[in-house]
Amino acid sequence: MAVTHSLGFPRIGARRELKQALEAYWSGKIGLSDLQESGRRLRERHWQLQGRSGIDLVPVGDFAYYDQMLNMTVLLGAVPERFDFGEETPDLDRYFELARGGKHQPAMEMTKWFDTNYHYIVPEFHRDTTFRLGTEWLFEEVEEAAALRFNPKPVLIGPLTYLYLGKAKEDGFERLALLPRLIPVYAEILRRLRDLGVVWVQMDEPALVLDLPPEWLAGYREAYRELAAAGPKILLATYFDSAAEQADLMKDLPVAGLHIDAVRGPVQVPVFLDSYPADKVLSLGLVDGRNIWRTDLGRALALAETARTRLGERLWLAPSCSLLHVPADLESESELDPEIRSWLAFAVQKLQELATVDKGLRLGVEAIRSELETQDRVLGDRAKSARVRNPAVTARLERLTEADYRRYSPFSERIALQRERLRLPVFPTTTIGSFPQTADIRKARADYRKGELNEAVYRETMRKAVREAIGKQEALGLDLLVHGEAERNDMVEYFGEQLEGFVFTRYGWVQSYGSRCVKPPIIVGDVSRPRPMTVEWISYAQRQARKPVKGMLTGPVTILQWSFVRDDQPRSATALQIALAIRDEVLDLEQAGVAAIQIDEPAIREGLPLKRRDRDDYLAWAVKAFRLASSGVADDTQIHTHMCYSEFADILPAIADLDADVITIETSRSGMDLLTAFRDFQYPNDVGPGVYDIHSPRVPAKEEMLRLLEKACEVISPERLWVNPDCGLKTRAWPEVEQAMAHMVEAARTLRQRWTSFAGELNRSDALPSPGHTDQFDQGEQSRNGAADGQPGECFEHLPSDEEAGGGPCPARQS
Ligand SMILES: CN1c2c(nc(N)[nH]c2=O)NC[C@@H]1CNc1ccc(C(=O)N[C@@H](CCC(=O)N[C@@H](CCC(=O)N[C@@H](CCC(=O)O)C(=O)O)C(=O)O)C(=O)O)cc1
Ligand SMILES: N[C@@H](CCS)C(=O)O
Ligand SMILES: [Zn+2]
Repeated sequence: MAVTHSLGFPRIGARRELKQALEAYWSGKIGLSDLQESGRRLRERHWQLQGRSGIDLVPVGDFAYYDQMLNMTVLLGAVPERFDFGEETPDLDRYFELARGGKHQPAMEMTKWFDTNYHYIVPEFHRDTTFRLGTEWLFEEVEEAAALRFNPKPVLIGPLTYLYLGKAKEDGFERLALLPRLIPVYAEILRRLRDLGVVWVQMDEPALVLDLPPEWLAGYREAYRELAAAGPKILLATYFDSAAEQADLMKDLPVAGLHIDAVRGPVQVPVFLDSYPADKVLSLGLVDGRNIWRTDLGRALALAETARTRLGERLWLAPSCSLLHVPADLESESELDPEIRSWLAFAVQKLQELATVDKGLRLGVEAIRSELETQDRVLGDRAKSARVRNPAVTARLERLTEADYRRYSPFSERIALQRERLRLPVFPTTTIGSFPQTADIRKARADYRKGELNEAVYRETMRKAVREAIGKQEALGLDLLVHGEAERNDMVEYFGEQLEGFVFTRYGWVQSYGSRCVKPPIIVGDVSRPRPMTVEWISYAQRQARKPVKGMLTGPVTILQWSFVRDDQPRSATALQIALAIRDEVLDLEQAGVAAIQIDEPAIREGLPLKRRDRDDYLAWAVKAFRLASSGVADDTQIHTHMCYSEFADILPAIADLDADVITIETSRSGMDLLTAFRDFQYPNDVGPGVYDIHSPRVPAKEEMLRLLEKACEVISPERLWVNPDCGLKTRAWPEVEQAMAHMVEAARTLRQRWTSFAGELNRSDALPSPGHTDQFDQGEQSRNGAADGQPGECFEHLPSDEEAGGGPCPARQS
């Protein structure tokens, strides 16, 4: 009999109970003990669900009030000193301060967990960082599970992955140097777990699927030699890709077992099975923890049988990775079309599938005959379903030519025409798209969905939100406006609901970060756009505004990445189909007179394959998809893109290849670090580095934003610099947003004044806007049109031109 286990379960709750509890606690509506009771109940329910699905070993430590990496940071006593907590182990309030920022300190950085849409809190390391046993939470949860008579398997992020995913906060030091200080604390944790009677500990080391440098690989030997001696048996888990390159190393480590992902890395299975050490179990991740399609049980059973002939009782069965990345339970989806529902499996169903494979292994294939027959019928139906193929989409893709992927003229020509049309001041201010999703807006959407609000009232509520957003932006003095995205539940789901080829769920929530969740739509068939999706809202917003309003779309790669994607054709093919649909929308927006259109691609980096060898291919089709979506417009239509939540330095050439006229990009949390890469790469087009960390309720002062902009000016030519927040403002409240935007506009104005007086000192009136123009849009303060026409004059002779590398000195500070 194979041991079945789960690497982790969705912690947010099938009805997002943890989200409700967290937000109630943060807003003072419930107390700490209520929050802790919600956490306890969720853990118990999740262990029960897993146990009832037939799982032998349940994970403990996969629960977190915010993030599992942050849990490791507080468990390892590695709280950044800047929070000034002293020697005290952080309580939950302090834990939240690390995640969300405090009165005096910005939050710790957050970034994508490998190629998923989950965000972890990035550990901060200094040369003198020390570690010590911190919070007791893990040990308490182990006792909790044991008291409920579950067989607990604590889950820890392993030391190498923990260090690798952290960030060195000072130059000239390598975080691997901290390993000798880290290992003893891990050993102490393991000893504590042993003392609690724990037999197996899962050490997640997904960093092993990356292209790790040799010194990091050597670190595994050093760490696990010591940890193996500390007590419980270690199951070292890799996932998200193949670890075949490290098979020899992993087999050689003194751990009691390995877990590998047989879904994302099927090629590694024979590599691991070959000469597999007799003293280790091998856990095969047979059920896809990253997607929602039913498992091909026949195939999974065949693979398990092959493995069992080699391993016997040493074969374990599991999902490919933690089930954090899929929704909890398909049972809730009573509104989903039954045909499509029959194709799917969420977390609970996936564990049941695993139990079925285990039963087939134990009792023989006949014992699961009826499950296999149902399975074959469902897979056959799906392959033949009319919902899957649309010949018109295929035909349209076949007709595309090279010209469909290219703008008409180069950026230097386009930008001059766009500046002429938009008449924005130098250092133009803009926002990323969304404004606060107020309780009223959310309630109207919920009531409309439930049929309790008629369409006319619903639309008027949304129009009112648009009018208010425009009014506030004009009052604040922002330059390029947005409609605020009030009508959108989510930047991907909203489009998924309107595109053919997609279906969406009612409760298919997946945690994105902290209390925030997303409901990824499911791509079941060929994608097309039956009708315009956003034109009416943007046109309405433009009619309310004296300044230009940006069209706001989500790009094809992000829609792909943040949806559950069909597994019956390459991702690249689906991306191009989505791109065509977005292109249709872009052209309709242009036709409606929209002068600037933003196509968000925050997920382009996240989609980058984990192995370097796969990256060029991905980037080639991802760039192609964006260009297909964006290239049909005239030269004077300005295409913006926006990126956030990831480290973009390593894909800058591809970002430049997108050929967007303007990119707004998250940079404030990392203090503008990213911009050095923009300078070194000589990024050619306009850039808006974020100056406001929108993840924190903290409102940065004008001076703070100004300092960031000054830093940006050192690396980006001022005439190519935009001023904007890091990302959309939907998660914030209006009072914070208005204050922060006021500070941002003031910061931009200060820069403009310096710029003006700088130009004035040099007596160059042509740096100022030509008076009395009668453009479609009101002209804001000092127009970019004179000074920033791509022909740098002597007035800013020490400022680099668009053609020169990087940026230049900021207009000098005035004392
Ligand atoms: C930019 N980000 C996004 C990512 N992925 C996406 N798919 N979308 C993104 O925007 N990845 C990277 C980042 C992650 N950032 C965020 C930021 C914010 C959220 C967020 O706020 N999520 C919401 C849920 C959004 C949503 O779908 N809302 C719907 C449904 C609301 C709802 O719960 N309705 C209740 C009733 C509510 C009521 O008031 O009565 C119900 O239906 O029962 C909507 O607004 O219509 C969240 O709350 O977590 C996510 C990722
Ligand atoms: N336009 C979106 C981008 C988020 S990445 C927003 O503003 O929320
Ligand atoms: Zn963003």
